[in-house]
Parts: sequence; structure tokens; C-alpha cells
Amino acid sequence: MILMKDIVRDGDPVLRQEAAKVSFPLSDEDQKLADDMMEYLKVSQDPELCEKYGLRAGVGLAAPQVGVSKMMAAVLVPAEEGAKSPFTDVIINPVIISHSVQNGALTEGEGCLSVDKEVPGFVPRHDRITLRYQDTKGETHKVRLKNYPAIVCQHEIDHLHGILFYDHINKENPYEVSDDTIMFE
Ligand SMILES: CNC(=O)c1cccc(C)c1Nc1nc(N2CCN(c3ccccc3Cl)CC2)nc(N2CSC[C@H]2C(=O)NC)n1
Ligand code: NI
Repeated sequence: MILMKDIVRDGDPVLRQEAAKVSFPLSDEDQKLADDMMEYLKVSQDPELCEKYGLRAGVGLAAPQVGVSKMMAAVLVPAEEGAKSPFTDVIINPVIISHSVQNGALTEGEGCLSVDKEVPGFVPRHDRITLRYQDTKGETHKVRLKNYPAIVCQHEIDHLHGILFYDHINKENPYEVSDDTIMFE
């Protein structure tokens, strides 16, 4: 089971590397990694278990964050009342094949399990993306995502390319975004 002690923190070079493509069929090790990363998200989103294991809650976790520089990330965006559309899968060798011109950003900024300090500011991302990836069975998927699930997938795909969320925050004015940026909770 992945615990906070297994999460690599900012400053470790593995978080700034380009991860390696994953080959199929998955090795037993890669399959276990996929399962463990998804399990972390599930446990972290359960208030009792989160507390019991001293975890930070997350909706995404990328392999480099547990020290494995491979193109794999688990995403578990729960179904919430109202507009948000859920998205749950382990995305392997993900590629954003198209995206909206319009940006989107979380009004509360972003957090990351590998960044212990709060970094205030808006993180401008594409509001809508078309994502192609392979699942753990090697099946290729092409999905259109928008708003929160799109933000989360971009945050995790960034990890696979050595990019951290605060790299996108405007240094001069952290709360400056283009006026057509969609801001959401
Ligand atoms: C600095 N301000 C903030 O962090 C921030 C502050 C307020 C609101 C938001 C929305 C913020 N932003 C933010 N909140 C999250 N969570 C909200 C709580 N949630 C969760 C918590 C408990 C149970 C179930 C769940 Cl679901 C877990 C996920 N997650 C991310 N990110 C950035 S994209 C990857 C994703 C990630 O998993 N990070 C660890 N950002
Ligand atoms: Ni992160």
C-alpha cells in the first residue's frame, strides 16, 4: 500500500524527468504499481481511512511521484452532485491530441501530493481536452474531458514530463489569467 512516506517530494530529480513509455503487456510490477496508485486515491478519498493512514487526499497520482519514471498515472475524479462529470482510469502513455483555445483554472488553485508547501495562484490550463491513452489492458481510449477532470488529467500528464503545477503560475501576478479563462470550484 502506498503511504505518504512513499511519495517523492519536490526537489527530487525524478519529478523533473521525462518519464519512459510503458510497453504492453504490463509486467507484474507495472500492474501492481497501477493498482497501488489507484488504491491510494480511493483510500485517500475516504475520510476515515485517510485519517487512519495519515494520507493527503488526491484525485490524481503519477508514477514519478512514487519514484517510478514511467508514463502512467491514476486518476479518480469522483462523481459529485451537479455538473461535474466523473473520470476514473489509469492512463498509460497519455497524449493530449487536441484542446480548446479557451483556458480553465481552479478558483482555489492547485495542490500536489509532491509539493508540501502551498503555492498560491491560478494555474491556467486547457478547459477542454481530447485525451488518447492506453488502459492497463493495453486498450486504446480517446476521451473528451472538460473542467475538473480535464484539469486533473493535465496536472498528472505534466508530472510525466517533469512539469509541476506552479510552473504555470504567473510569477508577476499569480492571480492573473486571460479574461476568457473559465474559473471553477
Ligand atoms: C491550493 N489550493 C488547493 O489545493 C485547493 C483548495 C480548495 C479546493 C481545491 C479544489 C483546491 N485544489 C485542489 N484540490 C484537490 N483536491 C480537493 C479535495 N479532494 C478530496 C478531499 C477529501 C475527500 C475527497 C476528495 Cl476528492 C482531493 C483533491 N486536488 C487538486 N489537485 C490539482 S489537480 C490534481 C489534484 C490533486 O489530486 N492534488 C493532490 N487541487
Ligand atoms: Ni501533482
